Amino acid sequence: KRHAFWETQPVGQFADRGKDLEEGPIEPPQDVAEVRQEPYNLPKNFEWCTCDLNSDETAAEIYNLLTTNYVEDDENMFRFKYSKEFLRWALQPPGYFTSWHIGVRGQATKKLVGFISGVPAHIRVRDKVIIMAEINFLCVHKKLRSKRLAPVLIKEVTRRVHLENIWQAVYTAGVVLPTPITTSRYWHRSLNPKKLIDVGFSRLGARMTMSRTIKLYRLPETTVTPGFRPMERRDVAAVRRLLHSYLSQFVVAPELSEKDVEYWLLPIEDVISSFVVEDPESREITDFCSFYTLPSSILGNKNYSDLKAAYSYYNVATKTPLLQLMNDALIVAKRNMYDVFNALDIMENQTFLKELKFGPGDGHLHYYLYNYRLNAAMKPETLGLILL
Ligand SMILES: COc1cccc(CC(=N)NC(=O)c2cccnc2OC2CCNCC2)c1
Repeated sequence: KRHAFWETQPVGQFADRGKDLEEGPIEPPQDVAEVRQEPYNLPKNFEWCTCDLNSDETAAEIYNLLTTNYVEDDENMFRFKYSKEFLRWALQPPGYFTSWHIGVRGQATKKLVGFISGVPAHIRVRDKVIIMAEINFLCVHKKLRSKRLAPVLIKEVTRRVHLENIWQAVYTAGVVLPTPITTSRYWHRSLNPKKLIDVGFSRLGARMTMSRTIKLYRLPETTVTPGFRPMERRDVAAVRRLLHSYLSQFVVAPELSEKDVEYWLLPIEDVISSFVVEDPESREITDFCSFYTLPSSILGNKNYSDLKAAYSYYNVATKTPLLQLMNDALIVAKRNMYDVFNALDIMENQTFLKELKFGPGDGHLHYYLYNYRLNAAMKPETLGLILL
């Protein structure tokens, strides 16, 4: 039975499409005292564990589980390879709960075989700001698939989110579940076309030679915008103002405090890269761009083991044309040996994707809300939220 689990959950149901139901929470909040106190039952010989990412050993166990068992592309040629430092950054934002970093171990072996995580975030939906859990990194070991472990992991993280008196969540998936609030398409900009073709990420265009392809994607060594430089702590207040104002145009977007901006956007090598444009005259911060670093394992190529990929994060252009700002981001990524620069067709990205020579990817990323009904699916350009 398709979606047997999701038809039991407070999410938009396919059967409800077209009905003019009230927009908002599907179930009312409960009294925290009424929330189930004990963890859900796991299959025999498995046990829950709460994962402390500050323990190097535990962080390494999560890194190893994801590196060998997490999301692959549709043709199983690549697998996300989040670094330990990235996982610590992604999972320990201001206000995080260690109890939302949930593992499953074999009782006998104590081997980590399953994981799911949540972090708290203030998300605005139209004119309402709601504290939600951002759910991510759901992973079941390849050898334990179809044991129905994923529904139990989802119910357990939901229970622990409820214990913190939080009743909504947001998550993404490459698969269609009941019911996407929007479906975005991903696009890729080649930076190292020779390697991308060698590993099968891209194909040589029709009537294209390799040398012509290398020339097509060539980028200058230096950025073109005067005042373009890495973001620093002293820029946090200005970047927060830029970002808060920019995101207010979207239907769904995060509400970021200065602490949030400091945490999510100050550069961390090989994790998050961010840049500001400081007007040389006025010294004002007029623009901002950022991308995060998410390599992938290349499965079964004799020459390469890893794909170095940059993922477009939040970008705000108020004086510099967005096209020029993003081209500077490509130039920096290329200079730092990234092989490819990825972006979703959300926010205003469609205004630069084709012109900057991004090509459409072969898949979609669907966005979901838990326990919050939106009446109609949104266009991806009205979405202002990036999940890692
Ligand atoms: C190239 O290596 C891959 C390894 C695994 C999966 C995919 C395809 C894919 N599923 N890509 C995306 O989901 C994607 C494409 C562009 C931008 N963000 C993305 O996903 C982000 C956001 C959701 N969590 C994963 C990272 C590619």
